[in-house]
Formats: sequence, C-alpha cells, structure tokens
Amino acid sequence: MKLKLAILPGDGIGPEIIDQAMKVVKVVAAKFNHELEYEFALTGACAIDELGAPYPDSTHELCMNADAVLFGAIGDPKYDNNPKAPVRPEQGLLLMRKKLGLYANIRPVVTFPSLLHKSPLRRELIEGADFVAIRELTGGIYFGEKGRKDNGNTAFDVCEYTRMEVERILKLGYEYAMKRNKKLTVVDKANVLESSRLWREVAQEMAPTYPEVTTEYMFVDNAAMQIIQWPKNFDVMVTENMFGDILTDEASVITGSLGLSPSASIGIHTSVFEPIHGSYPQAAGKNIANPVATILSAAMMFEYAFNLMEEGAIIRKAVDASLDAKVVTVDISTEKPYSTSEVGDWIAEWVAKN
Ligand SMILES: NC(=O)c1ccc[n+]([C@@H]2O[C@H](COP(=O)([O-])OP(=O)(O)OC[C@H]3O[C@@H](n4cnc5c(N)ncnc54)[C@H](O)[C@@H]3O)[C@@H](O)[C@H]2O)c1
Ligand SMILES: CC(C)[C@H](C(=O)O)[C@@H](O)C(=O)O
Ligand SMILES: [Mg+2]
Repeated sequence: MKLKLAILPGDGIGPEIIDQAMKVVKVVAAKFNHELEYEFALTGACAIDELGAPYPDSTHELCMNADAVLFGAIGDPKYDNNPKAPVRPEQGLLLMRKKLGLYANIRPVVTFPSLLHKSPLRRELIEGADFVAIRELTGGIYFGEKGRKDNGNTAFDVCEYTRMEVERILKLGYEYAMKRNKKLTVVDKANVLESSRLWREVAQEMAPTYPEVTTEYMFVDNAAMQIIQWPKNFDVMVTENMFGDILTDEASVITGSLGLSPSASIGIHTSVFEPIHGSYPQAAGKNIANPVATILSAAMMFEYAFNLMEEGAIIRKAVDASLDAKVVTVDISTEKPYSTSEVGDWIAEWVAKN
C-alpha cells in the first residue's frame, strides 16, 4: 500500500520524538512492503520564526494532500510567559484542528503490566484499567468568541456547542462503546453550564438508539476523582474539548507517565496522530524525553488511517518488549535510563527482527 504522510515535528522535544517514531514507521513500512512517501513541514513557534505564521498555508496544503499526519508537539516558553504575544504557537494547533476538521480526539488509557509499580496509584486499582477518552476537538470554549472589554480589564471566552457537533461526537462515542464493553460515560457540567445541558439533552435523545449501551452521566468534577479512584469502571468516556484536555493529562498518571499517552485526531479531511503531551521545553535537545507516546501514535496511524492492524500490533508488541526489558527513558526509570534515541533504536530494531 502507498502511505503518504505529512510529518510535523513542531517545537521543543517535537523533532526528537518524531525522529524515533519515523525510525519505527520506516522499519514497519519496509517489513510489510508498503511504499512510504513523506514530507516535513513547519508548525508552531518554529513556523512563526521562519514563516511568520504558526500553521502556514504551505503546511496546511501538505496535510490536506496526505493520507495521514504525524504530529510532535508545539509551544515555546517565550510565548507561554508573554500573555500579550499577538500570535502564539498554540493558535497553529487549533487552526490545524479546525481547518482539517479534526473533531474527535481519541485518547486510550491502558496500563502496561510491567509499569504498574510506576503509577502513584495502588496496583489493585489500576491493574487491567483500559478505557478510551473521546475528546471533542473543534468546538467549545477553545473556539468561541474571546476578547477583552472595559479597557482590557475584563476578559471573556465563550463556550458554544451546536447540536450537530454534539451529535457527531456522541455518535462516535456510541460506536466505540458498541465495539467495546458497551458502556458510555458522558462527562459534562450540566448542573451549571447551558452548553453541557445541550450535551445531556442530545445524549438522552440518542441513548434509546443504542439500547445495548449503558449510558452514564457524570459531572466533570466527579469524573476527575473517579478516573483515578476507580479507573476500571470506565469503558468509553466522551466529553467536550477542555474537559477532555484536562481529564486525559490526569489519566496519564494511571499508566505511569505523560510520555506514554498517544492519540488520534479523527478528521473530515485527514487525520492527525499525536502524543497528548506538549513540547516539554525543559527537555528539548537533551535526548531524554520519552518517545513512546509518539511511537504509539504511529501505531494508531497504521490502524486508524490505513486499517493496517498487524502493522499497529507489531509496534505495540515492540513497545511492550522495550518496557519489559527496561529500555526506558528517565521519566520511567532513574536507575539506568536510556536516551530518547536509544529507546527509538531499540524499538525499531525489535520490529525489524520480529
Ligand atoms: N499538543 C501539543 O502540542 C501540546 C500539548 C500540551 C502542551 N503544549 C505546549 O507545550 C509547552 C509546555 O507545556 P507544559 O509544560 O504544560 O506540558 P508538557 O506536556 O510539555 O509537559 C508537562 C510535563 O510532562 C512531562 N512530559 C511531557 N512530555 C514528556 C515526554 N515525552 N517524556 C517524559 N516526560 C514528559 C514532563 O514532566 C513535563 O514537565 C507549552 O507551550 C504548551 O502550550 C503543547
Ligand atoms: C497546546 C494546547 C492548545 C493543546 C490543547 O489544549 O488542546 C494541548 O494541551 C493538547 O492536549 O493537545
Ligand atoms: Mg493538553
């Protein structure tokens, strides 16, 4: 099969982790006789520096013409620490999501048997935890009207959802639940927010269409607690943009490190595969960041964008083998940590040999 990819490394640790994922992608493509075609493009702070925009038109065109996009991370402290910056790297990510129609961000939360001791949570609570968080990605407060009034002394961000946006993401949630353990948890703040009440209303209307699925409603504050107290009670969780952002960083504590959490952003025009973490600027250029989230995002790319399940599976097996063999970065083991590139090499070699 021909695999045409757009590769967007981004900022900070982005280029280092994308290098490792690409080592693995190349080995998998060669092993299964796929024709791999890929091109790199700028996004984030590096794109602002070089081309004056965080998601330049040339990058968008490349993404539109690709079968799938592999994305690293964006963000730079020079913008994080300047609330008055007129243009920001994060705007590039949001614009990419909007322009590619990436309405659903699938964030699996699965524990790794050899890392159960790494989580601050008790083993018996997390052993066997396996759920999927589906985060709405192109609506809500991220994309509502925002601004200042009263001479800049009052600021506002509007949270808005249309029925169509809610139906679309809930439908995906139900389809996931049907393929899994038939339980859907709709997370909202319907006791306070009107936008959440629309979510709950639409979910209540849709639930009878999926009689085999148990629909559960949970307020987001409660969900934040239950995710880490009883993670095994979740099967598929669906929620709005910002709640999903926050809850899934929290959920990474179950697996042991934010550096292990991959995602797939399913789109109308193409799909983007990206770790859930950011550009981790403190680690940039040090060859210490965990590349596994990005490597597992590449596994999701084979599975979701190309329906190549064996290719995804071998990457997952290689990652499991690396964790079993303790070939891990410093966030997992401070005893004998491996570098980012050593972990990438080990996983790529394992795929080649097995
Ligand atoms: N999708 C994205 O591109 C994305 C996501 C989140 C944050 N950001 C941006 O990244 C920058 C830094 O944000 P932040 O510090 O809040 O979040 P971050 O996710 O970059 O890092 C938070 C912490 O998580 C850990 N971590 C993250 N990635 C890791 C990895 N691969 N290996 C090991 N440990 C890892 C580190 O302890 C780090 O201090 C900001 O500019 C922010 O806007 C971008
Ligand atoms: C950088 C930021 C815009 C982004 C988000 O909030 O969606 C990030 O945190 C993520 O999870 O991809
Ligand atoms: Mg986030």
